[in-house]
Amino acid sequence: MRAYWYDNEAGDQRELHDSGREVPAEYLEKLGVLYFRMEDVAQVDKLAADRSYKNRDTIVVSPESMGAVYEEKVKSFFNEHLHEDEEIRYIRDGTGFFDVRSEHDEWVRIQLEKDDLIVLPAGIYHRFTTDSKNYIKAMRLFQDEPKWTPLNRSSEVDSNPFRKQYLETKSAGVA
Ligand SMILES: CSCCC(=O)/C(O)=C/O
Ligand SMILES: [Fe+2]
Repeated sequence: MRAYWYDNEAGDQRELHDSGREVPAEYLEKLGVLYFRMEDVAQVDKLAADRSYKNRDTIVVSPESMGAVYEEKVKSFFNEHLHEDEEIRYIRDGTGFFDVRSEHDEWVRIQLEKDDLIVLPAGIYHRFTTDSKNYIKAMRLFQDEPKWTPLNRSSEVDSNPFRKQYLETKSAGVA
């Protein structure tokens, strides 16, 4: 894992967009974003049990696995959105980026590779993209039924109770 400030330059979302300014894991924690290196699936099993996650699946995001809809799917993952649940992703192969909004609404880019596990809190605005290698395989963990419900950013979603709760816990320094 490496985290850095996104450079906001024009260009394909899959490029690095590396400003060269690093973001420490402690800052991610302040945003409520947790990161773990897990070389053993037993560690993932424990995290899942501790947080009452019952289900999981594996997604491969690549032109080979998705065919004609790949580009469309990658664009859809890159729409800024939030979820009403935590998002846990455990990278099993390949590489990609999760971008999360900072407290001042700047993008922090989180570069992930095999054995990286990330937990995004409910209510944080974020987006995902593959990188220029166009391949990532990730385990998705779900507390209940596997579902992916993104709420794209809008003034209505800004007032979503999970968004409000996230902002409250973050400003109280407990996110
Ligand atoms: C690498 S998992 C695919 C992207 C995804 O599941 C997600 O939730 C993006 O926000
Ligand atoms: Fe998401």
